[in-house]
Amino acid sequence: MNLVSSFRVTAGIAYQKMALSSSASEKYDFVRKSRKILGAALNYMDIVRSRNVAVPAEPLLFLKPTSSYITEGNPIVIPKVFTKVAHEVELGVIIGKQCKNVKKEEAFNYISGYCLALDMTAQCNLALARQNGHPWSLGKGFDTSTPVSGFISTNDIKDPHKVSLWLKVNGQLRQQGNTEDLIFKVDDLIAYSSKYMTLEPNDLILTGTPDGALPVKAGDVIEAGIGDNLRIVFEVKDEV
Ligand SMILES: O=C([O-])CC(=O)C(=O)O
Ligand SMILES: [Mg+2]
Repeated sequence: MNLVSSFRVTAGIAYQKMALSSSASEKYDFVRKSRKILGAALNYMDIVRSRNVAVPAEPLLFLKPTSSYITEGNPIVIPKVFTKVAHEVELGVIIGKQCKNVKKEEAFNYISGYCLALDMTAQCNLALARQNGHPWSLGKGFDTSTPVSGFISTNDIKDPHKVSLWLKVNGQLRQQGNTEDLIFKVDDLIAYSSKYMTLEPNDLILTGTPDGALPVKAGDVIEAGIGDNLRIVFEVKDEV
């Protein structure tokens, strides 16, 4: 058994623990129906410190197109135009009900569930965009840049601020964090973003990544999880 298929076998078993309450057809329903993906940047103190940037005073949000989604079994494809594409493991929040100007105290009423997500990022593009004050769309929104797990119900994650995230590349631990360390919490992100745009059912909010986002190359196998309850695996390929 090669690395990928051996991960898949264990992934299948581990996955059951958190996916019991969602049927097979519900698993990727949010991916099919989602109309937008919002990402929070620099939302953990450790990444703010390691990048030597100011702590954001307000959530720093960007949009990714839904064409960037992939589900397990499909590879992450590094576009020819990029030289440095990095992994970012994140908790994704899935919106359940249309909402606008949500009060922070009411934000949890609008969540249908969660997913584990990778916010794949072309750091080569982002570095230039930051320098020049240009948009992040291409470095964040390229095809295959949003690999996701299946839907995780609010019964399986009762407190989104106690979720332990990890990511390994070829079996080596690269990222480890806990959502208790989010600078802007899930309710802050919903309240803040909904001042600007209507959140719609199945929209995804990526809550940000802890430190340790590093580039990957073709042939790498990215494995990420939530504690020992959920595990996803994605292979990296070059665009041909
Ligand atoms: O890629 C970045 O630099 C920002 C980002 O998405 C994160 O912090 O999760
Ligand atoms: Mg991110």
